[in-house]
Amino acid sequence: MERIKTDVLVIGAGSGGLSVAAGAVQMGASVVLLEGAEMGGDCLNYGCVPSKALLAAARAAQAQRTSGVFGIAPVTPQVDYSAVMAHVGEVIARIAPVDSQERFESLGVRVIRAFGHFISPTEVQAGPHVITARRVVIATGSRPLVPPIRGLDTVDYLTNETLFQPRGKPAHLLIIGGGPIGMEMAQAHVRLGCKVTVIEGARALGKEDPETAAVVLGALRAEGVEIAEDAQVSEVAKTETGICVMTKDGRRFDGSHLLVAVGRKSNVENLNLDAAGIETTKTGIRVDAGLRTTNRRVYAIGDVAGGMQFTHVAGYHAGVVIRSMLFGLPSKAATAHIPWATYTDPELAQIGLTEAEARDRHGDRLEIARFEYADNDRAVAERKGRGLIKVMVVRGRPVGVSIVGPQAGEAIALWSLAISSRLKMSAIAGMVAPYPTLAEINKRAAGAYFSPRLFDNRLVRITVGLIQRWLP
Ligand SMILES: Cc1cc2nc3c(=O)[nH]c(=O)nc-3n(C[C@H](O)[C@H](O)[C@H](O)COP(=O)(O)OP(=O)(O)OC[C@H]3O[C@@H](n4cnc5c(N)ncnc54)[C@H](O)[C@@H]3O)c2cc1C
Ligand SMILES: NC(=O)c1ccc[n+]([C@@H]2O[C@H](COP(=O)([O-])OP(=O)(O)OC[C@H]3O[C@@H](n4cnc5c(N)ncnc54)[C@H](O)[C@@H]3O)[C@@H](O)[C@H]2O)c1
Repeated sequence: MERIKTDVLVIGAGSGGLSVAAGAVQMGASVVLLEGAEMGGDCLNYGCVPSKALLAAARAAQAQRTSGVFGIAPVTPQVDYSAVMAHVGEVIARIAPVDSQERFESLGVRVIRAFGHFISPTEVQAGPHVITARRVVIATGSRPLVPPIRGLDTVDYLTNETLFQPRGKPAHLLIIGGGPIGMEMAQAHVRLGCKVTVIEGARALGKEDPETAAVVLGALRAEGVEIAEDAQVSEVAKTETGICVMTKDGRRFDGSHLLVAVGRKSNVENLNLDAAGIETTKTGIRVDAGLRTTNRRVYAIGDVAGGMQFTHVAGYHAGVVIRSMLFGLPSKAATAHIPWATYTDPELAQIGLTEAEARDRHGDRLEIARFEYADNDRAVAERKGRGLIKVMVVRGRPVGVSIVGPQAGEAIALWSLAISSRLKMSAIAGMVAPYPTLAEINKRAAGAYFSPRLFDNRLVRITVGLIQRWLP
């Protein structure tokens, strides 16, 4: 048994844990990092990176199918599914060194490849090591939620942890769950030549603004994805040709493969949290506004903290706890300026309040500025003039933005700055975006906010008329 003392112990080497370890060690703290499985966690190995690599391959296939509009004869793409999966593997391998044990050891972090669990409020055991730390950060992430659906354990179903492994092309992929995983993977697979059916218990993309989500759902249906809504799955069974899924209201869907994408479960079970006096909630570890758990020396960040589950949130949490742990400064995790994006085509992006949430909270004080991609010259030139931006404005300041359209995920970043810096719409209207860019939609939305004030305003017209009479 080896005893180790350290300033900071990080449990989990995913997006959140790696950011804490890299930041803390480079600022002079001694850091021990535990990882029981793959360095890089979900995002690198089974999440963001492989899913976006697969979507990129699918986009290349779709470009071949849809080139006719540019005067280039369209062709049916010849998809080699195992070669596509090899591309996904190469992308992971290309990024992996950044998250590797070697890199973190070269920074001065002591990396231990074992699962850790608490044995007291101040000690964690990992393999043959017992680590005592001044501060502990739990960053153990989440795993796919597998619901207790009758018959599910009798079929070979896929989750995000197995979907990206090499295999032959699914002839007909059934997907339970119409959230971001379900919809991104539905579009990737339909473009790669699979039949795809999404079976969603409520509304597909139900956490998003309904107007912008409808644009994505329309696009996916037009590409051939079958999306069944209000279709709560009650049973799954093996058939002669594959798998069938039955819903509570008696619908039946047959396919060759099944992906389960119905949400996430926080990784708390293997930590022996009781030994450290750390409480949990329904969604993860209980934390206060500064991400401290019920044990004052222990923080929880990223997916395991049970809030927004995104890589950039885990990274942001890392900054919040570093400030508190290393400098003893007050530090709180805000959410109003956190954007997210779903990388379908068109992309869907959101920050702050949706239209319905803003209406609930601000009533008649809410104004909405809109602009359509159909009026953005770059989108028209690229033949991608589908989508819109809606900015929810209260007293001249944005409180939420919904965007659906090409590169919506890129466009939303500006609004994080606007909201975190409490910028007014006048600041967005005053910036200059190069022409012709998709990013111009942000400025044009701000322009749409001011247009009625400037162009349909009697007082402005009278003032301009008077000034023009007096000017030499
Ligand atoms: C298919 C898919 C696509 C996604 N796409 C995006 C996207 O495009 N953009 C985005 O922002 N987010 C995306 N996400 C979400 C993103 O992957 C997560 O929010 C992010 O990985 C969370 O980081 P984390 O550090 O909290 O946890 P993780 O990355 O899950 O890391 C946790 C690590 O802790 C380890 N661990 C667990 N228990 C222990 C223990 N007791 N001891 C030691 N180690 C332990 C695990 O092995 C794991 O490596 C996607 C997720 C999925 C599933
Ligand atoms: N682009 C991104 O940033 C991105 C991409 C993928 C995943 N993620 C992260 O991963 C998380 C998990 O994604 P997800 O899509 O698995 O979860 P989700 O919770 O967002 O969506 C799951 C969907 O499954 C449905 N569902 C649940 N049980 C069902 C049943 N029995 N039958 C039919 N439908 C059922 C729900 O109604 C819901 O719409 C996301 O919330 C997000 O944080 C992010």
